[in-house]
Amino acid sequence: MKEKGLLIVLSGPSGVGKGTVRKELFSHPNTTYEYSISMTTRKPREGELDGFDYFFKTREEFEQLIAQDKLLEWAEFVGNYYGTPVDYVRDTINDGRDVFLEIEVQGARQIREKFPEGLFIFLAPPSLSELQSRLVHRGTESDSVIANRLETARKELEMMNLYDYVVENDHVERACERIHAIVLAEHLRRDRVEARYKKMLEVE
Ligand SMILES: Nc1ncnc2c1ncn2[C@@H]1O[C@H](COP(=O)(O)OP(=O)(O)OP(=O)(O)O)[C@@H](O)[C@H]1O
Ligand SMILES: Nc1nc2c(ncn2[C@@H]2O[C@H](COP(=O)(O)O)[C@@H](O)[C@H]2O)c(=O)[nH]1
Repeated sequence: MKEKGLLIVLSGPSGVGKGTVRKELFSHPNTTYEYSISMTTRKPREGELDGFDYFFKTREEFEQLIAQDKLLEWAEFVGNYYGTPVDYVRDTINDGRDVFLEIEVQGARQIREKFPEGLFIFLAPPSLSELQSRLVHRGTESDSVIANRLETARKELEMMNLYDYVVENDHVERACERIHAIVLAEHLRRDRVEARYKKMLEVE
């Protein structure tokens, strides 16, 4: 039987740099993970494309996807729905390819329950003031939305200990190197466990 791919979940508070780190990871031609494009009811930001950055949906469409069980996880984050398409994730993993999710912490928690064999990485900011500064300088949200995201971030940071790894995003390239190293180590660990298991079966 084909060996399954790894489900890699990158999560962390809004503004920590998840999207920046993910784009940097995927800009390297030797990156072998597949990025799962999420569904959202958020309006596209300038330059964002449907089917590339997100699949943009109306609330009615999104609620229909929930009712039809088409989402592996979903969450309402600061007034908008976000969710991961289940078919894409299942088919890609079953095909032996690694899937990379970049999602907020409520969704990561749901996946931990449904898919405990996933690899869960929390991207942490160097400090709360740096987080605030990143959100402000990104310039994509109003002051009230930024305040809301920062308030949410305080609670999200408390969830850090539920993850397999915490990676500090002090420098984007350094954070990417750490993530690559974690994924590689996890593959090696799983290969060793698999080989050991097969050997045990041969002996018996
Ligand atoms: N290591 C870093 N050092 C300095 N600035 C950074 C770093 N990583 C990301 N940034 C900047 O921080 C801002 C927020 O980054 P980004 O949009 O990637 O965060 P995010 O976690 O994906 O946010 P959200 O969850 O709201 O989508 C951006 O302006 C980005 O350029
Ligand atoms: N639970 C999920 N969270 C998701 C998903 N896709 C993105 N996100 C996260 O939502 C927030 C806000 O994103 P933004 O693009 O509006 O800034 C951020 O933390 C994303 O990582 C998803 O499918 N499920």
